[in-house]
Amino acid sequence: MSIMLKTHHLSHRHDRRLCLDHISVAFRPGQLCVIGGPNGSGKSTLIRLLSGELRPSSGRISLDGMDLRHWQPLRLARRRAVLSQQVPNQPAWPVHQVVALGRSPYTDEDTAYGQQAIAAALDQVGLSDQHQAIYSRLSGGQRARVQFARSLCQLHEQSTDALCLLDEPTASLDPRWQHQTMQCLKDCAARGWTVICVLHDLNLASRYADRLLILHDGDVALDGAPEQVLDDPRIDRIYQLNFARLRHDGHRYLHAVA
Ligand SMILES: Nc1ncnc2c1ncn2[C@@H]1O[C@H](COP(=O)(O)OP(=O)(O)OP(=O)(O)O)[C@@H](O)[C@H]1O
Repeated sequence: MSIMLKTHHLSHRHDRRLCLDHISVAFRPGQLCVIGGPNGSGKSTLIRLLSGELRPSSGRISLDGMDLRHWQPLRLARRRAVLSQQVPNQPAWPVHQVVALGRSPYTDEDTAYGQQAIAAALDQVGLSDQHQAIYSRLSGGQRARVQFARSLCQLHEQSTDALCLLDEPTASLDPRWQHQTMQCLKDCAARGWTVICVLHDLNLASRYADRLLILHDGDVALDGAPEQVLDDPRIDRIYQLNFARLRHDGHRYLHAVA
């Protein structure tokens, strides 16, 4: 399968402090790649660089072989969606209007497809019956689901080469919606999309990811199939925890024991 998104010796400094150090990784279409790692290891910085929100201090990122900086913004917005870590405090709009922000790169909000995309995204996050509810009055987890719906409807359902970048999409969700969200991302990857998702929950990663990449001190410490990564004793050192390793239903699960 061809490589779509690639970093080339990517480094980034925040206020002169090196946060990512010469990272060269390639992300394949059709894969759900989870990025893990301790707090401050550079995960959000990497997502923000991959989205084009931040410019690398050195090195570059290519999408379909072309430097990300050279992508025309509207073309990029139709190709990739980003869900950032901070859930925005949008004004007192109805939920469907917040989700419709995902259709901004298009001119079809009022067309049948635009309306259908918004309705399908709301259905995907279980909020169809709340489409008229006022966003600012929803709970934190419900708002996170609305934002997930917004990013889903930004990408055409029939697309086979979309790119989806998500920073901790499950952080405020209850267990059911954590699993629903990960299953939805897995389904997106099955359509050929490149899905890159930051998660702290290694067990969710184990259950759903095709690939697990662990950042540590701004570097790629481990990268591979989830089971292979989770079985690596370096995981315990990176998180400074002792993990018991369990197996259930063909997946590896970690349980912190000290
Ligand atoms: N806007 C900023 N200005 C200065 N330093 C920053 C900024 N954003 C991040 N950093 C620093 O860069 C490093 C990496 O931060 P980043 O947010 O990428 O980590 P992370 O792995 O996503 O962490 P977390 O798991 O806590 O979300 C940290 O040391 C952080 O203090």
